[in-house]
Amino acid sequence: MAIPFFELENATVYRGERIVFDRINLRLEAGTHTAVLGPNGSGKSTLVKLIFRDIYPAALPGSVMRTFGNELMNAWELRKRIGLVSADLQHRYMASVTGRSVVLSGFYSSIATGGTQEFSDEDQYAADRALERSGAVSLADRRFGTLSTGEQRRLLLARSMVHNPEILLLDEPTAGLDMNGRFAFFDLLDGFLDEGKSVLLITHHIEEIPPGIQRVILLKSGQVFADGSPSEVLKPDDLGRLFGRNIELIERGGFRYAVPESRSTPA
Ligand SMILES: Nc1ncnc2c1ncn2[C@@H]1O[C@H](COP(=O)(O)OP(=O)(O)OP(=O)(O)O)[C@@H](O)[C@H]1O
Repeated sequence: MAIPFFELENATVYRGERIVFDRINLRLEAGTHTAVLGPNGSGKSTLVKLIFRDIYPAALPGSVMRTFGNELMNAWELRKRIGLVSADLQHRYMASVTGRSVVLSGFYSSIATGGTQEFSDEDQYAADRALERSGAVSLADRRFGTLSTGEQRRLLLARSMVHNPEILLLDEPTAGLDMNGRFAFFDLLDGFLDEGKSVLLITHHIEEIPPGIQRVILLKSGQVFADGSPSEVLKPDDLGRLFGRNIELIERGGFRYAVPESRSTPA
């Protein structure tokens, strides 16, 4: 049986006064590339925060959260094992840091380099390789604050892979990327999938779920609305109910595109 890297059992999660997850059960397994798809407010960011132990479920009887099999886990240890790309992370970097520092900071799961941090030749080589793979070599000496959103995102992708984590958690990774950036990202993702890394992709967009994804979880109002293979789950009826409108799906090259039902067939 595949090993779960994250489990929630009967977990109730509050954000402020609001219950976001109400006795939810969820297992995310290493070795299965998974996408979590849901509309605004469905609980995706809350899930990411739980995985990174920025927040915890309410301490209720029978409520359990485990990461890599542990109920307790040092957050820094955990961050070494999961590479993250997210807009939140992007906003936390200072404008003055260089692209190379952003990538190297991945070794310490920090948002800055300096202090007692040391980088071996091997680390520098890994940073070069990650910069190459994410098409960001020319950004290595640029200041983060002078880069476009898409350029910053490329550096975060390099950062997420530099320390060779087991899991890549990609939270809306293509937000702000132009078409070339998105296509380059899909190529990169194919590489991750082939290398045996486990990818957890969080998205609002059906068309961002690449063919290599094996499991799709639909989240709706803090509940698992559907869970299965892409062909089981990504169906017009279920997606229509998830997003609250009728849609049609167009499939091409392993990707699926949603179009409003009335627009899919010309009159
Ligand atoms: N700090 C907070 N205090 C109160 N409610 C919150 C807080 N953060 C989130 N929520 C609520 O929790 C629910 C889930 O929010 P979450 O950010 O996890 O959704 P999401 O699926 O990531 O949405 P989006 O796609 O818009 O980013 C929403 O109803 C939101 O209003």
